[in-house]
Parts: sequence; C-alpha cells; structure tokens
Amino acid sequence: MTTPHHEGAAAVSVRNLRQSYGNFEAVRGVSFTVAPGELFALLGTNGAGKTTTVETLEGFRRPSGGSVRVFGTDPFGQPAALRPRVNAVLQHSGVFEELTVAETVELARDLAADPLDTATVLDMVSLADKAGVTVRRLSGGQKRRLDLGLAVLTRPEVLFLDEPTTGMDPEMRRETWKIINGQVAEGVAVLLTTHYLEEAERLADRLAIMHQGEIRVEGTPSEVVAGWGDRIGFRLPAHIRSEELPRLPDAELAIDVREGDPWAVYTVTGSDVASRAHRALAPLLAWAEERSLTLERLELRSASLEDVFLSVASGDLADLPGH
Ligand SMILES: Nc1ncnc2c1ncn2[C@@H]1O[C@H](COP(=O)(O)OP(=O)(O)OP(=O)(O)O)[C@@H](O)[C@H]1O
Repeated sequence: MTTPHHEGAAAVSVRNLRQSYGNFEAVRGVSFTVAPGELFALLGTNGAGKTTTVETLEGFRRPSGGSVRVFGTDPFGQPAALRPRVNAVLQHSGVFEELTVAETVELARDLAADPLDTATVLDMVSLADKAGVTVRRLSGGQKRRLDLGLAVLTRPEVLFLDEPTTGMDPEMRRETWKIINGQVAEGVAVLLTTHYLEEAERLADRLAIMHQGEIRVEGTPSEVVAGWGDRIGFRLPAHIRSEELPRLPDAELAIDVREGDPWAVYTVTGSDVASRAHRALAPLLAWAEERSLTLERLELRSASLEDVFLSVASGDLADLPGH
C-alpha cells in the first residue's frame, strides 16, 4: 500500500543526489524517499546508476552532491547508531566460502544484538537441509537466499536489496518475494533494485525507472502505466506497407519488430482510454474487411511496465505522459 508520508517520516531519503567517478557523473540529481513498511523499487537500464545510489545509501560513498539520509542520519562511513537498524543484500556477497551454512548464520548472529535464531532463519530461506554444507557447494540461487537470510536475521528496519533474486529459478524467486513481502508487512523500509519487471510489479508500492543517472519515471506501478495508453496490435499482413495502414482516431501508429516479424501497434492515449480504444477498433476492422485481410494475432491490451521501461531505455521520452 502506498502510505502518504512526508520526508520527516521517511526511513530513507535521497535528495538531489549526484555521484561521480572521476569526470564521469553516474548519478545526476536523484530524489526519492522510502517510508517504513514501504517497498520502493529502483529499476533501470544497465549502468543507470542504481547500485551507485544504493551503495551511497549504505554508507560506502560520500555523495558528490545533494544528500542522503537514513532515519535522518548521514550514512557515510556506517555510523554506529545506524548499523543495527540497516542491512543489505549486496550484488557481491561477502560470506566465507569454506564455512558451512549453519556456521555462516551463527557468525552473523554473533555480531547482531537481537538476532533471529538459526533454525528460524534456515527455515525461512529453505536452507535447513543445507545447514552442514559449505557455502562453496551452494548453487547461485541458494547463495542469494543465504544472503537474504543473513540480512533479515538482524531484524533490520531498513533493507537494501540489490538484485536479490538474480540466479534464482522462478519458484525460488516467488518464495523470496514472500520473504520480502513479510519484511515489508512487519514495517521494514525496503529499497530494491531489480531487472525483473514482474518482481517490481508484484512487490513495489512505488517504483522509479532510471536511465543515464536520472529518474525518468516514478510512481506506483499503476500510476506508471496509467495514461500510457492501451495498445492495439497485430502482425503486419504480408504485402501491406506501413504507409497503407489506416489512421485511427486518437491512436498513434508505430511499427514494432517482434519474433522477427513487423507488428503494427497503435497506442491509444487520453482520458477514458478504454472507450477510445474501442472506437479505434471499428475503422480498423472495416479497413481489413474491405481488403479481405485477416489481422493475425490481433490484440487490445493495456500498456505494461515493459512498454514504459523500453521507452525509457530507448530515450524516447516524448512518448512518456507528462514529458
Ligand atoms: N567504481 C567505479 N568507477 C568508475 N565508474 C563506475 C564505478 N562503478 C560504476 N561505475 C559506472 O557508473 C555507472 C553506473 O553504474 P551502476 O553500477 O551504479 O549502475 P547500475 O544501474 O547498478 O547498473 P546494472 O544494472 O548494470 O547493475 C556505469 O556507467 C558504471 O560503468
């Protein structure tokens, strides 16, 4: 659920963050907040600046510009006051490969003030049967699960999850979503980066899509796709050139290549998009009828997060509502 909040209530707040590596500015004025009990997903193209943003929040880097705060405190250098309240699943896990799973959990528990017990953690991440196995022998997905268990066992109030489900099979990913949802339900503020759009759609209360160091789109998942328009699509019939396709009311035509074939895609935008899309269909069907054409795989669908993402990725901001 989206909880209305002001910055004072935010667990995490990022204001006009800039971050440079030498002369290269990787993050160019990013702002967002994450409230307790909220999951904010940071999506974006490769190299968009997501990890840099998360690492700055984790206190590994000092901002080149702007500010970041975790519970109102500057996280740079991981001050002692923040350490027990924050945990993370980083892209590169820091566990010792030679320890067993149980030893690894015990080690993390020794460093925590009020940790969950080992059995609870192993159960939660479905690694109870691997307790005596060395970390080296875990699969990639199992290692990610262990990382999540280690992060959760300290009962953090803020969790940074940098691509936590990479390498997981679909079932393990779904199990992991349940654990993450459980954390949010308990009031944890979660900042998630992911390349899985479905993951963001399922988990995020709000999300942002980054490209080249900037947030290009932000909102709840439904806000992000709303106003983006419905799509009418079909495989371009053989021998029909795109210029021959009809103009439809309130709809803009583009040719897409899908599965190697050109597709005609009309985007219908504006208020009351459903009835506009409906109105656009009639002249299209009449046009096909006159030519005795069958419109193969004709579809009418809402825009998806993937549509928005791909437009952001191609830098096609003119397409974005409000741009
Ligand atoms: N230590 C570094 N030194 C120099 N440049 C860096 C460094 N770390 C990251 N960069 C550059 O900064 C930009 C942002 O990188 P970052 O890892 O934050 O992106 P990302 O959005 O997490 O990407 P991905 O989705 O590929 O993980 C990239 O162009 C990257 O090459």
